Amino acid sequence: MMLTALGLMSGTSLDGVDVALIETDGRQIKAFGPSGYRPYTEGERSLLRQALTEAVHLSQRDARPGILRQAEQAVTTAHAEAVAAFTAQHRISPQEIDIVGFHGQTVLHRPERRLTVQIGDALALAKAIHIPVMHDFRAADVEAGGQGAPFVPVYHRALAQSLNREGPIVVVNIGGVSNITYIDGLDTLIACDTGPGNALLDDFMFRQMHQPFDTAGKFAALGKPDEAWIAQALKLPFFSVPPPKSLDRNDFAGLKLGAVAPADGAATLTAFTAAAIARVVPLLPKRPKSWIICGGGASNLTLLRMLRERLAPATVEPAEALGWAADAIEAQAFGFLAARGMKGLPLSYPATTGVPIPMTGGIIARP
Ligand SMILES: Nc1ncnc2c1ncn2[C@@H]1O[C@H](COP(=O)(O)OP(=O)(O)OP(=O)(O)O)[C@@H](O)[C@H]1O
Ligand SMILES: CC(=O)N[C@H]1[C@@H]2OC[C@@H](O2)[C@@H](O)[C@@H]1O[C@H](C)C(=O)O
Repeated sequence: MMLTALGLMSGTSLDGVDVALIETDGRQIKAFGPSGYRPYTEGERSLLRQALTEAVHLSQRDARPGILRQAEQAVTTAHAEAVAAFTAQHRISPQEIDIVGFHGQTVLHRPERRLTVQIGDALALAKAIHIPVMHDFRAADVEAGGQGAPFVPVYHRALAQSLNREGPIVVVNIGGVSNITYIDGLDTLIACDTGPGNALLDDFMFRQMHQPFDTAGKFAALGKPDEAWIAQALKLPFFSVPPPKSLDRNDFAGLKLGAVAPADGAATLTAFTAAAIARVVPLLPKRPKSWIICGGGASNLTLLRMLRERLAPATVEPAEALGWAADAIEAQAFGFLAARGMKGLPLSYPATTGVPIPMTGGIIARP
């Protein structure tokens, strides 16, 4: 049975809520609907930044001490507003949507402690939008000993199937953190986080230039990467661990650049993201033939250039070039995952998250 699913994603970049409609049976994509975006206000962003700082002390995924309660309410309200604006703009009634896939906002990810925390009140959201809401996608995986991330690989596989292209293909999502899905034919699906995405660069741009990000990578294009710094950073144990593996947004926040010219700093952090993605190649079964880049990082032209340099002779294409809606892919993915969850299909596999057996997941909150 085909379902109309609305996916909602608030990623580690803390930039806003992505919304996308998709029609799917959880296996194939029948049709893409429209997509939308509701940016966080400056106030909401700073609240989320504080929530991330406080969340490091959490030991239970349901606890909301201190500012986390307020941050959770802000996340829920922003998502309810995002859905209301989206359905009004596209004249869609709640009855037309079978399920909402609500990722929430990750504030802490510590799979080694069997802990991953996404804030957002699914029941309050379901009541506000009058649609059943699936949430807590990562919980069952982490409880079973998996990494709890990445979860978009099953959706990347569905997208890649429509390409009819010779593998191996890698789909890269460059959000706050970067993650890859390696697809070779119908049977091979391998995934992991690779290292930083935009988060280190965004935080640097915020501190140094009072800008939320480096638009189109123009600032980094003015600088020169410090290759010795990058080589040193790549010696961290995470980079030599084979997939599956995952990261918390702030796992590399302790890396310091020292006193560098701002443009050189931006160039170094951009090149670090590219180098960390390329570092995964020797950990994969075969050399990928083509790389498809999605997520906000696909809009960073300096990052794309650096990826091409480091991944040659493989091809590197932004997802938009294939007609995929690069910025909506994660939201579509959580709509797709909600449809899979409704049908009890696996969301994660031993080779995508390290879970012992293929695992379904998600919990439904009804209005
Ligand atoms: N025009 C642009 N030029 C350069 N970078 C951009 C542009 N637009 C977005 N970005 C980058 O992409 C980021 C947002 O990416 P995206 O929305 O994929 O992240 P996310 O969904 O929060 O992350 P995650 O995949 O980690 O959950 C921004 O913070 C910024 O760094
Ligand atoms: C715990 C968590 O929220 N992880 C995110 C984060 O952002 C990118 C990367 O790290 C990925 O592992 C994951 O998001 C995507 C949507 C995923 O689960 O596939």
